[in-house]
Amino acid sequence: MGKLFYVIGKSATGKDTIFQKLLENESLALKPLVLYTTRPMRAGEEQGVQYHFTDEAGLTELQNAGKVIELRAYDTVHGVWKYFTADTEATDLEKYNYAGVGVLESYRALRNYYGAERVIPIYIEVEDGERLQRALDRERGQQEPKYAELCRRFLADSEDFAEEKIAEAGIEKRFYNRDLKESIEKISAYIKEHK
Ligand SMILES: Nc1ncnc2c1ncn2[C@@H]1O[C@H](COP(=O)(O)OP(=O)(O)OP(=O)(O)O)[C@@H](O)[C@H]1O
Repeated sequence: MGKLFYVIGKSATGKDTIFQKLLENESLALKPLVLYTTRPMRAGEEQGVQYHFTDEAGLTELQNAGKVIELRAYDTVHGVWKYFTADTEATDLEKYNYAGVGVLESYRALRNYYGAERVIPIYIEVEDGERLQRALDRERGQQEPKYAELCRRFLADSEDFAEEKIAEAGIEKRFYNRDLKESIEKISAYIKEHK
């Protein structure tokens, strides 16, 4: 029986960086949990790599089959784009171990669907001041920095990851992402123990 190691945490805690490093670590043999999206494929993207690209009809079909585990909809300037996790043959938890990345809500949905023994949360933390600095540094490096969005997310994090919500979700173990290399080592050891 495989497990899903699901990396969660507030914005700019290093989730994506950690997720990529875990996938690169061959000794962990983790497959990526690839989300589905209804947004159009961008240049350079590949079907099934960044996302499983689908459309509203594809989503409806999966919903009718009871295969959509969690879904988030974003009202963008191009219309509503949906991102969701679905239980399809692309994810074979019977055979393989997976790594995924997401938010507290999506973790709860996955845990309710697959069961707590199969979905292991990897909760990442960084002190708020340091986290804001990292978010700012990352944004400054973008062609069109979106500082207002950065602030909105930073403030929303306090609510989305309120201590009572973390406790409610049953998250006990936390990883503090100070030194990246050290964090990866600790998380990798934890995954090996829980595989
Ligand atoms: N231990 C670390 N020390 C310093 N910088 C780090 C560390 N870990 C990650 N970073 C940097 O912090 C920034 C945020 O990391 P990353 O994008 O992986 O976070 P995230 O949690 O996926 O963010 P978001 O949810 O906002 O997309 C990146 O620029 C990354 O290079």
